[in-house]
Amino acid sequence: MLDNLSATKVSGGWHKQYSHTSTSTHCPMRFAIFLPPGASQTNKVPVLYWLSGLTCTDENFMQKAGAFKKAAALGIAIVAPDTSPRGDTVPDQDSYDFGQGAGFYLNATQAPYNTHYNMYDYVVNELPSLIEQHFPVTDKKAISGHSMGGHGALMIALRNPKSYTSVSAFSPITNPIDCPWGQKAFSQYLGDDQSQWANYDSCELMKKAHSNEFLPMRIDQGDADNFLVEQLKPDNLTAVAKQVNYPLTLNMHAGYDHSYFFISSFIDEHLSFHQLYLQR
Ligand SMILES: N[C@@H](CCC(=O)N[C@@H](CS)C(=O)NCC(=O)O)C(=O)O
Repeated sequence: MLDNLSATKVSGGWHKQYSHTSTSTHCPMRFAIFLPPGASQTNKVPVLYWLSGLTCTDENFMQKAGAFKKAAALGIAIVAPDTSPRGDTVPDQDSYDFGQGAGFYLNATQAPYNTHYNMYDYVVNELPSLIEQHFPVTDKKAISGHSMGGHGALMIALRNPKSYTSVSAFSPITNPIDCPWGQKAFSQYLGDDQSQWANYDSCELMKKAHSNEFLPMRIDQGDADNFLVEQLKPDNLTAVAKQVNYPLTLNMHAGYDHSYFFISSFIDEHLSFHQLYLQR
């Protein structure tokens, strides 16, 4: 059952927020959806799933990315889930990069996190089936995200290439097993056995990708991003892409930082990129 929390008209379409009890995360989850003008049961539209970064909720992208005008013009719905399970019963830590607001889009295997921190199942399975059941959308899906959400988008697309038509990311964590954010999260959510970590690492997954299942992949990265060198490491992923001939385009942008100012500057291009494949 979906509980409608808000409905706001924007760019001729509607921005709406919902809450529901998740069977994946065993707690109430909130998500936001933008429906472009004209979306209806007789005119279903494709969906771009957006995964946000550390500290975010369903609201950051919707309020700051400035995506509605272009999505309205192209006839694309956008769904933005929260970045983790939340609530008093959900284990948390007093840090911005682990626990609530930092689910890393994986299924935790370690207590006490394994009951609720199942964002992989939530994003890959539960949320799309809920969206397709309740809203005027087709089953055509693209996926994108920022930072931790960029990791989520790339990783989920690499693991489920048949489920998405294309994938993109802004400033993504490309190699979580080789950076402090990823190592902190994976060691606690997944435990010490690092062979398990590779299942959630885009560089490792791309090495094993089948060429007949390659997806169009676009990454945009600002060169004034404070996290670029220590955490994000896009060159690690482009090196693998070169090795295996993966169709990845990395666009570096002079002067841009890690914020939504950067995302809002290039979100139209990402929407147009996804449109090419969603409409086929
Ligand atoms: N300096 C930030 C680091 C976290 C951060 O930069 N979060 C990014 C994603 S990794 C974000 O989107 N923040 C929310 C926003 O800008 O609206 C903090 O300590 O909160």
